[in-house]
Amino acid sequence: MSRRPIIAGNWKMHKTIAEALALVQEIKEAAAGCDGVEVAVCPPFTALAPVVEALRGTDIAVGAQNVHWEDKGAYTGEISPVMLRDAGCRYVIIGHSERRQYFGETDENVNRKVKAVFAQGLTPIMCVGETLAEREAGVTEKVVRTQTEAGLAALTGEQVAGMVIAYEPVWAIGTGKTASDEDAQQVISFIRGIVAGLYGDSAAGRVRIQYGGSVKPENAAGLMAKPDIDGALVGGASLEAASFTGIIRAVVSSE
Ligand SMILES: O=C[C@H](O)COP(=O)(O)O
Repeated sequence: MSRRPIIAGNWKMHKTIAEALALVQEIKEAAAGCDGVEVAVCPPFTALAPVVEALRGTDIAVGAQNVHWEDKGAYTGEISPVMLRDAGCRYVIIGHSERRQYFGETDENVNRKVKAVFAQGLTPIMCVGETLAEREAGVTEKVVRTQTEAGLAALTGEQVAGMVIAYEPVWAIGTGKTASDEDAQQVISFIRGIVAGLYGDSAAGRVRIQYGGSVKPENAAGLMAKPDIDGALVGGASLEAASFTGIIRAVVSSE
């Protein structure tokens, strides 16, 4: 089953609107012709609509970094799936470890958000991954299974097949430490097995599962050459056009 890799840049809390527009202009030029992979950028909320406008007519998709599960209501400071669709988003990152760690994101809320995003025709990028303490305690698979099963609860097989899961070991995020190609492949293959158990082989064969955690141009090709790794969720290296497009080109050439 061939799956088109997706390289998504998670800009986190970086970039003013002017900086965002300058970055996407450079990405647009440098990524032209990289048809073998899907490219997405996930700016902060304030830059979403201008970035969507700047990328109109290109194949580069835009995603948000978080969402509320209700379509509207008295939830001060929150942004709904309806608003993200209105702004022109295609993807929404849900359950990033920074949201779990700093903002109390729970598996239950991740699942609510995944369902709410699907209800608006958007595609979730659902993040799972273990901390260093959990890896050292030998419970990586247990943690990843719990997060994956809870996040995917009560979906349809077609929904799961169409979504993106990002495996991000927390200890590799922003630390410069990358999981080895083999370790990343092993956990991602394990996640695909969980999907197969829940939703069958067809969904498991189609769902795209990214790796995230200190991905750079130098390590992207090795990771992406692994059979179950379908792209990358890139943090720090997505903030500069040269490194982000370097990753895209490395992945295209490894296909
Ligand atoms: O969402 C992206 C990840 O948190 C990875 O961030 P990083 O590439 O800076 O390690």
